[in-house]
Amino acid sequence: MALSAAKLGSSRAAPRMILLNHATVSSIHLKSSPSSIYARGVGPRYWHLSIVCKKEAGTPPTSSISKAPLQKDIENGSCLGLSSEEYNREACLDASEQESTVSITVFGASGDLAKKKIFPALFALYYEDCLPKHFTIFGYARSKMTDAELRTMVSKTLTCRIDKRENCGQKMEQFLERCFYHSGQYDLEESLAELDKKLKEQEAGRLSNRLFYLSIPPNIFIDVVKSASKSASSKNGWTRVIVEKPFGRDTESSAALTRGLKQYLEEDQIFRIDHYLGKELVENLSVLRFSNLVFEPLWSRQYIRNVQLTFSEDFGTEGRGGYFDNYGIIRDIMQNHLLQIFTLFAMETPISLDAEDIRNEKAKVLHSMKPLQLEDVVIGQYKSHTRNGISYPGYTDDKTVPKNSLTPTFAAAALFIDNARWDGVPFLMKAGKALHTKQAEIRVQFCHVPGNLYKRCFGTDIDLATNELIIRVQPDEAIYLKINNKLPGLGMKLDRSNLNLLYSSRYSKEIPDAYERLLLDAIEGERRLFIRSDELDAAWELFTPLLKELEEKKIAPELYPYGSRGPVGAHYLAAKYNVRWGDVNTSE
Ligand SMILES: NC(=O)C1=CN([C@@H]2O[C@H](COP(=O)(O)OP(=O)(O)OC[C@H]3O[C@@H](n4cnc5c(N)ncnc54)[C@H](OP(=O)(O)O)[C@@H]3O)[C@@H](O)[C@H]2O)C=CC1
Ligand SMILES: O=C1O[C@H](COP(=O)(O)O)[C@@H](O)[C@H](O)[C@H]1O
Repeated sequence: MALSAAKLGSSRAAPRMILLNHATVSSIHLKSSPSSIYARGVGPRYWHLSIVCKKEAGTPPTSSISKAPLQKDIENGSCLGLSSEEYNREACLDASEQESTVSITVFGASGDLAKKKIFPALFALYYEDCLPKHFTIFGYARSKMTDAELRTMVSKTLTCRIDKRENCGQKMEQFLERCFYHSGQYDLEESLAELDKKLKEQEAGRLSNRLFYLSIPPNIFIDVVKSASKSASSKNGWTRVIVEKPFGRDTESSAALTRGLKQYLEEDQIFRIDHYLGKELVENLSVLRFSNLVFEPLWSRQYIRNVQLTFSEDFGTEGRGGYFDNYGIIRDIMQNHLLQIFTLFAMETPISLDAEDIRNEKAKVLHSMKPLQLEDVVIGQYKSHTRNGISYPGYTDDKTVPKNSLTPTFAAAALFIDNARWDGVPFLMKAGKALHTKQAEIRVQFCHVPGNLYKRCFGTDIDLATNELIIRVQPDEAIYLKINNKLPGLGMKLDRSNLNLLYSSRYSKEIPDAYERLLLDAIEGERRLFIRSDELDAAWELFTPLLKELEEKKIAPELYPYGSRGPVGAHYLAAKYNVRWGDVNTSE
């Protein structure tokens, strides 16, 4: 077993391996069921691995026991990744008495994302008993703050689940006691060394696993990783880094970021987050498709006319105009969130649910894409609008946005996959800010029924009679299938009805926030929902030529009023491929 001990976790450059074979190991015992990704919350959450080694020079101790959150963690780091010398010295000499600890450091703790998503998600995990027994949370930023001030700040962001309020106040107190703050510079090794000291105090000699969350602007990602690798990485456990988007703004800048990160990290230490992959209905997409016989056979050009992936927000870039103007909606939503859903939707059946098998299939989809043509894209920008006496600002009314900005706040695109399954099927994407509604959904329009016996009962518009499967990612999570049904009575009138799985009616459990799932996965070393560097490269290769062309040709976005349905150009684009946007009537 060759084990990639973290580059970050090691003060030495030499690869660290330990050969486990019949000559060195007399027996291996794996006790207790793990919290598999499909069994969260229903059993013990720890593997207990015992390796009884033969007593020979240079081999690990006779009996060593290691605990780790998941088998993957054992494989990916902790004590088994050490050379036999380190193995004895650092981790496993008396590992039977050693417990592991996880320290989570949030860089940019004073910022918006940390407050809005990261701390609340960590609390929710704590509340659900999903965090390891020994854990510590450190907020890190330049702002001056005491532990008590951080706790006050965090406490304002915490909420209890609607369905679980028992002991919530007490749990909050307990959680906050595990939160600390360190003020420091992002690029100073000394600051990170001070953090390291504080982390060690909390770790109290236990096997230390460290998760760093980069909730900071991307221009300082590398600084932090560099300083952390030198001064604050774990010496005997794993070290992982969650990286927030944007991962660059085109092929070149993304590659440069990846190169920078890989100077200090192995790919398997980098957790590139796309929080849409953590959304319940996106996670369910593969379950729906691969565990129900009725869907997978239909999942191809033979039965599917088109697929629509839509994202809309009913508010503008309020407060984030400065960031947004450098990116625009294609980079902000399409190149990542919608494209990730798209690859999950279109991929072939993976060999297994293993992260690499899934990510291999997703990457293949991206490599099979037809180049995206400018004529298959429509862009828009919202303008001010007054409704019911209330006036809504236009995008360029934001003081942080240049008055002559051409940055799109809306885009629609037609994409095609050049493979046997999807040849000729238009995948339409649409994303926009300041539209009439907040919604994200996947809509599958199936082919017309050949020689339909009932065609006379539909009138002339046969599109209205075709089946549609809708996966509503948010809000009001639902999966529904539009079918034709006979209206009860003596006549023969058909009615289009929904077979409707509305989550709030079917399940009483509150749906966890995407960040909860993703943070837990990162702690457990589960990479399935994180983006691998080759996926990222392929995603940028698809969009970079288009983005460059839009910028070089200074294509002006079509203006649309704040709160409207977006530019009409999106309808012409769909019509070019005989498609009608299914979300036009929101009740549908
Ligand atoms: N907010 C959101 O909804 C989303 C954010 N993201 C991404 O997550 C990351 C964090 O987002 P968000 O919290 O909104 O970011 P912020 O702009 O709020 O920055 C986070 C913290 O980083 C520090 N910081 C800000 N600018 C600089 C700078 N120029 N140099 C050094 N430090 C700086 C500040 O802390 P201090 O001054 O105390 O050090 C700030 O509190 C970003 O990469 C963002 O793109 C992704 C998706 C959604
Ligand atoms: O990544 C981003 O996502 C949010 C939308 O996320 P949601 O979970 O609230 O749907 C978007 O507002 C933001 O512009 C973008 O950067």
